[in-house]
Amino acid sequence: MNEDLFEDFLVKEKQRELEKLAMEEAERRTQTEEQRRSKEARAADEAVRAQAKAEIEIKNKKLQSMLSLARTCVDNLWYIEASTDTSGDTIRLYYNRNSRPLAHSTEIWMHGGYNNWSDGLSIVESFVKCNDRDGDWWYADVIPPEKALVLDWVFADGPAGNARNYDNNARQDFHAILPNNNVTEEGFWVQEEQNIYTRLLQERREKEETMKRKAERSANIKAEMKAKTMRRFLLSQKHIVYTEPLEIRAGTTVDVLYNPSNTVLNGKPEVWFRCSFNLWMHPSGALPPQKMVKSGDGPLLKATVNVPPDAYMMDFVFSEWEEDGIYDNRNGMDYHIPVSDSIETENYMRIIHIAVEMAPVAKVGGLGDVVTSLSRAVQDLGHTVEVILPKYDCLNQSSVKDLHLYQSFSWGGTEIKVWVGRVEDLTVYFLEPQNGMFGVGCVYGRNDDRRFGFFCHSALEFILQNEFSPHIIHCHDWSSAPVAWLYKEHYSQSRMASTRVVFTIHNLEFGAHYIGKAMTYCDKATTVSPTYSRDVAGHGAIAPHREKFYGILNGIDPDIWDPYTDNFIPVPYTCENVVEGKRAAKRALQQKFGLQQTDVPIVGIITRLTAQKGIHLIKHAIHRTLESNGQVVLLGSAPDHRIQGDFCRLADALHGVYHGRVKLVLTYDEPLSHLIYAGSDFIIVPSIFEPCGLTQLVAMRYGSIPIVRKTGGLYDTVFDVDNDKDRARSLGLEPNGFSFDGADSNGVDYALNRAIGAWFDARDWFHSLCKRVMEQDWSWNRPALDYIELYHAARKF
Ligand SMILES: Nc1ncnc2c1ncn2[C@@H]1O[C@H](COP(=O)(O)OP(=O)(O)O[C@H]2O[C@H](CO)[C@@H](O)[C@H](O)[C@H]2O)[C@@H](O)[C@H]1O
Repeated sequence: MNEDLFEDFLVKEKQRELEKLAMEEAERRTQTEEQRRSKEARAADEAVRAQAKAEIEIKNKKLQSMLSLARTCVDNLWYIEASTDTSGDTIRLYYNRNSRPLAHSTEIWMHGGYNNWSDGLSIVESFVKCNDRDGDWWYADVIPPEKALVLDWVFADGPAGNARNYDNNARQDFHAILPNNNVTEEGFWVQEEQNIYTRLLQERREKEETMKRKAERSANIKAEMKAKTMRRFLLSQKHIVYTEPLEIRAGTTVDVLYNPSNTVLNGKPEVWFRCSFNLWMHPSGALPPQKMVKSGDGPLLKATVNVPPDAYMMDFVFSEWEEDGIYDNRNGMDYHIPVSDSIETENYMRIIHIAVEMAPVAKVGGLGDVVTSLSRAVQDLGHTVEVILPKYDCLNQSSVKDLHLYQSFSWGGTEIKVWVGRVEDLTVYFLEPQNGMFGVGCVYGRNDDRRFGFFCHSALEFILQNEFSPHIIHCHDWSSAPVAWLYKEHYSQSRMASTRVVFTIHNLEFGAHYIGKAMTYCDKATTVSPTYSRDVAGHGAIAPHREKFYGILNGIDPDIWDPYTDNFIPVPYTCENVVEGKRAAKRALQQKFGLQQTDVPIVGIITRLTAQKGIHLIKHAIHRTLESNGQVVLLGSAPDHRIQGDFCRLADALHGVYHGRVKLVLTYDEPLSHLIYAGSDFIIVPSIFEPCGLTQLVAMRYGSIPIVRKTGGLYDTVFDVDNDKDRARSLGLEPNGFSFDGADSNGVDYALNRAIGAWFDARDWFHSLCKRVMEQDWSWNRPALDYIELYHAARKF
């Protein structure tokens, strides 16, 4: 075996080993999942039994008190004897109506039930006069149900629904202990409990069935959306490159059509096409460069490619000459188009996020959402994704499944306990240094540089000691920025030498020094929208590293934010019943906060109250909405106690002046945020700067219309209905909201007045807009593929 072949052999061996590990891990996970499910089923069964017992206890108590009132007869008023006319269980009930309220009625009827009316009115009989006795005696034959211990009844002058006068024993009703009943009291209760258990079990099954159907429907909607998004993406590149047919299948031939006039190759006499498959890793290597030929009269050039049956991705770049020259390689990322029906699956990667926030266990803001949702999206594409997080004492442990001690190691002068659990279906390792560093009651705010520096280093040490050898370590913002340089300084020559570090900037406002340092050491860096990446490209921390810096839009998790399966809103809805669903949510929101239930728009605001979010514009928007007859619900909390105090005073003043029309809730409340997203007509986000912004995306998922300031990711995701039609269409979208420039009240007024005006004057159009925004895909469907490409690109170094 020559050296190259041996190298190749080693790489393949390693790959096989990793795949084996992945399979073992998957197997282990399936088993754990099975165990979890059967444990859950057992627990649910026990809960149903306990509920049945509790119901029986209540019933028993009531019946016991009834039994103490029940008699076998009352002298000269009523008595029971076994029926002589009929066989078996029939009894005959006698009634002397003399001096009773029905003394003068023409008919006598019994309206009865049993066991303290447990089945309601279930026995109705008409009485016959006894002609052979003193007094005014009447009788009827009654067949009490088998499980009856007590017979309950009143007398009336007609059948049920047709009686006017009653003898109800002075409102006590009549209660008879039944003679010769063939059930013992104990047997009766055992049977009753079993009946209740069966009913509850049935109810639970039906509920599960409904949930399953809902989940299936939701999955179908998501799959359709995903396919639509992919098509839209392919079409959106059409002005540069597209294929015929548009969707590529393995084992077929496609034409690649390229328009150099929109790229760096504009005006070049020749264009060469270089192609391979499976992220340039296909066993047959890259195809020989192919000179593109003219297609039609326009600027389009064409190359024809045979796609092998084991291709799952087609990769290509364009160049000026056969060898070298200028390249159009999509800014270093190359062009990639997924191929369907391949007999091969994509190479799996292992990715570990090291982060200090993660929704919903330790979420402070959007970073926490992204760590969870990006990880889930990449995991859904078949990769292994894990997260390492500090084990804060303030961790929301109810959202962690199967939390247990994983191991313990000594490092940095202390023992570090490592816990493992599942959060939103992701494996998460929680590091708990025994020096109490993360037992201070908060995520941020206590000597954070030192704590998080220590955390980053110990996370790397944990990965090394366990030989996890991830392909990618992904770190976030200043708080886990140290991972980038600690890795390069201490671990790049270790057993994890092949790992690459990807760093994401969620907000350059904090810790720019750390961010700059991480930019130097990481292999690839991203920020959370293309526009923000351009906004900050000149910043000192970023400018020197622009060649490895990309803007990839955030997505939201369509399962976590789903009005069709959301437990915090009253009526589940999709884009098909958006009007009805939102109406119910709006009513619930108004009820919750004592807002008037009038036909007016609600503007919602959900935000951290910091300068970034445009505090003066938020205040102005509240006033402007109220002046325009709208209602406002704000959910926000300020890390700065002066701002918090300021808003508390504002809340007091507004709740007084605009009573029943405005509510400011100045806390962090995740469940409430769901109801506000669903119940509002508009969500306003007037940020001064916004790297991406998630609230406008969640708003759209719930059919609420975003009103935003045109900055960063807000600009990339919200397209003004009046001003951005072309910009939206160039991306294959329809306009979806209202936006404004400038950072003063005029800007807010410009957008808000149009929005509220449309709500009052063009309701049908407004409703169609709600439906339209719900149909747009702001999930990770597209951005997750960009991250995977980026991970692969990082590994190419
Ligand atoms: N009082 C409250 N109660 C309940 N929930 C609340 C809340 N206040 C805010 N939230 C929730 O927190 C999240 C905030 O998302 P943003 O995108 O506004 O993030 P943030 O500015 O924190 O993060 C940074 O990181 C994210 C992620 O990259 C970027 O999108 C963003 O531009 C950048 O500033 C949303 O899920 C929102 O619903």
